[in-house]
Amino acid sequence: MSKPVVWTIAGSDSGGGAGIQADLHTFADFAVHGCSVITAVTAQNSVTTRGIYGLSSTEIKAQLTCLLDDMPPQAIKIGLISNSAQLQAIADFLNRWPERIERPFVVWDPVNISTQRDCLSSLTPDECRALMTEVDVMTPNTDELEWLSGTAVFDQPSLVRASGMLLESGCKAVLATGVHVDDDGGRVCDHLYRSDRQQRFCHEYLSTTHDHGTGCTLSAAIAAAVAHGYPLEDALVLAHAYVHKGLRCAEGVGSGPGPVAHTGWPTELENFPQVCCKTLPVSDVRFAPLKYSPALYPVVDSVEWLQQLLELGLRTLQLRIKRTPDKSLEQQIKTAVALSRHYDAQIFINDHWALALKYGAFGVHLGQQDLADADLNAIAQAGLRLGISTHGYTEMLIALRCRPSYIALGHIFPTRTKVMPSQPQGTKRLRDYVALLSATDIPTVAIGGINLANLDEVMATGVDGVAVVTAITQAESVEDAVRRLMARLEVRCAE
Ligand SMILES: Cc1ncc(COP(=O)(O)OP(=O)(O)O)c(N)n1
Ligand SMILES: Cc1nc(C(=O)O)sc1CCOP(=O)(O)O
Ligand SMILES: [Mg+2]
Repeated sequence: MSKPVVWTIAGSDSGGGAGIQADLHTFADFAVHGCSVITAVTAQNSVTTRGIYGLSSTEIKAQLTCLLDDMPPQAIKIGLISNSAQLQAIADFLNRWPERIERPFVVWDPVNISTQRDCLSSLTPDECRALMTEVDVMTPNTDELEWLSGTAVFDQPSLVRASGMLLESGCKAVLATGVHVDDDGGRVCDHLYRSDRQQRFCHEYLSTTHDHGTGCTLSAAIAAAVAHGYPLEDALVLAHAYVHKGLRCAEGVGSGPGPVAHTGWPTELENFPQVCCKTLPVSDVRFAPLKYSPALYPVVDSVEWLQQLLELGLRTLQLRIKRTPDKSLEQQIKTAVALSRHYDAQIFINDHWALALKYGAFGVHLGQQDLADADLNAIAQAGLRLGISTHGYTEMLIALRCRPSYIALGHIFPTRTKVMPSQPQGTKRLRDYVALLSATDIPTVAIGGINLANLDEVMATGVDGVAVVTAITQAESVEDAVRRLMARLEVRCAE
């Protein structure tokens, strides 16, 4: 498969730490093909900027149209724009994007002042607005946000106000980067604002003087991750992890601030941020571990199914009844708990955590939306296990904060059982997720479209178990399906 194409529209940093140079290093690490549209050549080293030589709008347009004719991008990162004529040329170009070519995702890192404190652009905040309507996410640091919004940023309300002004000017999302406000408890956070959501991605403050090119690298990584098909919040998480490791590994070159390092696709959990959002209750909990490896984990909608599968020897099961609680549902949960004790099985109750708690179930399975409403402390204190659904990096990081008994990773393949709002993840991403979570002792379960035909490919990722609905409930012979799936799992476990 060919690599996604990503353009950077930015300035050249002769010192090699920021601008086009940082972007192309980042694109290489993220396995996308990088194209460059140069806006300005800077004569710059680690200490100072001695000259900025902007290209004309005609020269910029020539680069853009030449690329569009042959190498249309999945995403564009915009960095330094040195004057209003350049900005207008870029805005017009994006505004007239041809209908026959899919519109790319656009990230704009509004560079104004360099790390060496030199002013790189003559743009005014007002002039910037013409481009904001073409942009999917802007990534200003605190100085840039203050400059663009004309508002001092010193606490949460002022941050919300300033970011809100950029949203009102037409960009779809604002990621205020490297923010230090008291409300974040001494950590450094990237704050994401969208019209319907706010999230924070935080890390302990890292002391380094070598941070040249941080903003360029972050925005280029976001563009590259989106070009690979990651949703925006996961692209931000990946970019944050990439920059965090880059800062940890940065070495000085020259006598001023050295460049952030470029260290490959992020794989180490310690570099990933803590994700904070309104739906995650702040809770210092830890859930009891599973008794057995999840292995084959059928998800069924009645106690009759539970009984049948327990008799076939299965010991990890879920009762998933999608309706509001009534007397008969309560009775099913009560019976499920009794079955679980009788067979010494780990039976999870989906959604209905209060009834699971009332009858002392082995465990509860919750989705991300359910987490906001559930009393996690009560569930943990009563000794119930907790499984949490996730669909990508951000949700995994949210789940990790609850220290659950297992993490479900979905949906791997297309599924007919449920309408999914996200895209199937595939086994390559599953492998990355499992590797990332291997730094914890929390088992993983894959779900979504898993059957005998793809089971080997799924288990080759190192995942601990597979949750299945139709592979069992729609099988011609349930007994045969269970036997074959189990046999395949046992072979794999023995390997
Ligand atoms: C093992 C397992 N993984 C994921 C899910 C899905 O849970 P959720 O996201 O809460 O969606 P519903 O199942 O409630 O529709 C699951 N049930 N089990
Ligand atoms: C209930 C459910 N949750 C999913 C998730 O990704 O969170 S996928 C899914 C359905 C799984 O059914 P089947 O094995 O028939 O594809
Ligand atoms: Mg649920």
